[in-house]
Amino acid sequence: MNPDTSDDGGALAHVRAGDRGRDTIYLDTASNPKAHSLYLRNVGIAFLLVGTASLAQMAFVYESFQPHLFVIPALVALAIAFLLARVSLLKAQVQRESGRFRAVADVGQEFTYFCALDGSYEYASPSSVKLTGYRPEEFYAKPGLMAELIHPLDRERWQQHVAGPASGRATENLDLRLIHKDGHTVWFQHICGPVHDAKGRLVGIRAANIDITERKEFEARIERMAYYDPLTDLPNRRALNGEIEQLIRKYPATENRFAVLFLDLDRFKHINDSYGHELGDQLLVKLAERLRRCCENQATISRFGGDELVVVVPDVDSPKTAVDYAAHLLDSIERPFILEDRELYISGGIGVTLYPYDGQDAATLIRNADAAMYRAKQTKHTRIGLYSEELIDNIAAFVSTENRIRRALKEHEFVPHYQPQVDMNSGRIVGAEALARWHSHDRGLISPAEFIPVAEETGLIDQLGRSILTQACAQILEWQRSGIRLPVSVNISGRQFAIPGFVDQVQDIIAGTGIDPAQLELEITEQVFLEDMDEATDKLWQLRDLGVSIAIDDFGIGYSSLSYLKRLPFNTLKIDRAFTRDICDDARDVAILRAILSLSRDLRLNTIIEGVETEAQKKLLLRLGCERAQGFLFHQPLPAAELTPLLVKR
Ligand SMILES: Nc1nc2c(ncn2[C@@H]2O[C@H](COP(=O)(O)O[C@H]3[C@@H](O)[C@H](n4cnc5c(=O)[nH]c(N)nc54)O[C@@H]3COP(=O)(O)O)[C@@H](O)[C@H]2O)c(=O)[nH]1
Repeated sequence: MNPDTSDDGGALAHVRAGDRGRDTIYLDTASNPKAHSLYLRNVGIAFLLVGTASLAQMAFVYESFQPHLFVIPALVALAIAFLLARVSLLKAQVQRESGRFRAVADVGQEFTYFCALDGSYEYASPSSVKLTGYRPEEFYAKPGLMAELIHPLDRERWQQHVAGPASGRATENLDLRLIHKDGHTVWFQHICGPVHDAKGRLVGIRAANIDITERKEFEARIERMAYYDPLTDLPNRRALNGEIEQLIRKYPATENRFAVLFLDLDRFKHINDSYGHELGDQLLVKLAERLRRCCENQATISRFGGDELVVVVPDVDSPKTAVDYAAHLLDSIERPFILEDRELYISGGIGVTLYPYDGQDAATLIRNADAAMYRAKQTKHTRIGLYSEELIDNIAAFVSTENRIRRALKEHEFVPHYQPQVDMNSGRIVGAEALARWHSHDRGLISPAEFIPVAEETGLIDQLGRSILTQACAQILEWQRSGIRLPVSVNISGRQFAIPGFVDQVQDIIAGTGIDPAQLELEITEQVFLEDMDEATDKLWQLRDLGVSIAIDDFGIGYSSLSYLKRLPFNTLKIDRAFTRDICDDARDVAILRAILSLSRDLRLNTIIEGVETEAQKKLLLRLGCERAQGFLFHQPLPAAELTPLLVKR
């Protein structure tokens, strides 16, 4: 080896071939006389014979010759050895601790992980597989995997938790659901907290996730047991109270909004005694299933006691609706049940209460429904009892009227009477309004006020209205044939007008009777166009195209805007009798009438006023410029046979 010189800090060392062919390193003794270094290259040992050699000098020797051994002063060697030993001790300790941590975390039942701030997992315990179905490597490969596994229903809460103010700063504890790799739902408790470095900077999040599915299922079972009947799986009495109180909070106590039906089975004890309690239980289960199907999510059924069930029906608009619902339930339970090859029959009674009339709270509504059921069974021997007697009477009357109308329609007991309309200047009859009358075989003449509302509610108005229209057209024809031309107006109810084939119906009647359509006027109220203005406008134009006239009836007492007078094809405006009644005493009525008459004139409509009963009214109306009128002062509604002679005399 050739002698070499380094210039690091002056010539630090000289290397030359030493005795016995070995290289020797000498440190520059001129700059550092005490320093001697010997490098035995062939054995790879360097002797640094110095007492005060600097670290730079030692580093030079090490880097240049990479010796296996330094010979250095004992004190320095001791210090270095001490430092090296300390470092190695600390390293071993860290490794030991990290190993222990892993050893503990790896065997823990909970899935623990450490997640860096960028979402990457720096540690995921093997329990990830049990909780999520995913291996730790899958977590390492996919930052943020945990967020993807969270159940859709809990995702919002998870996002709030991750982004929330507490995130990364405090320890949090949440119960959440995740979707396991195999698709099933797992409930887990997520406990997480921040991890900081030695300088207090946040470096990541540590989390432990514990499977709590069993606990949650247990809690759900306990909850179900508290609110559901274990035999039928129907809500129990406690749940029923909650349901009713909830409905009371939902509906303000202003209208009839929901019904409580208390159902008690007849002689159920007899079934238990004859066939045994087990079969009795099976029957109750079947009954619950049947009622559930029957209610089709419209109502809630609860098991109140042994053989007592309570059904809560929301959105009940009338007592009749509640009674119909009760009848429907009873019909359904009276169909036979097949159990263990036996055909079993049951029946029952239902008591009905209506909120808010029959009680303001759950307990009262149920108690009164129970009382109504008991009273119906004991004293009236009927299947259904309403708590309020007044409602019972109303319903009974309603149902009886409905049945009688049906019969009367078949027996042609409805006929039109005709109330003449006169020109008040001359007293001449210029038209007539056809008004339905019921000539009942057993009750004599019945007023429309009694049957029209029932016919409207039951939909029978369509048939009834068609019958009156047909008879009125037949009468027009009869008068036509005897040389009498008299325009006749016929009332058309909103419901009748709304049926899809109404215009065709009118056309058929006109064609069938062969009348001049100009002789027919249809009176409608604003009710017909409040719901669907466009459809009503269409129909009214179709009717006008048939050649019939249209009158707007009861004008002035509705709520709609006056703009319909411009949009709809009316011929006649019929002022309601409410304005005639007090016209002589109330200047405000005069003012309103004057305005209506002027409006009607300007819109080129015919005007007729109803309800004229006195001469004074007649005079005042004539002064206001109203000529055509209808009222008891002139004529009552008359049968055609009584009106015809008056027409002949005109
Ligand atoms: N959809 C149908 N509705 C009809 C039909 N027939 C009648 N009705 C409607 O029934 C309501 C009661 O009618 P009615 O008892 O016949 O009363 C009419 C007249 O008798 C009464 N009137 C007439 N003049 C006077 C009077 O001077 N004083 C007074 N107190 N009452 C009087 O007004 C009723 C006519 O009203 P209107 O129809 O508004 O012109 C009634 O609403 C009828 O519309 C039918 O076939 N179909």
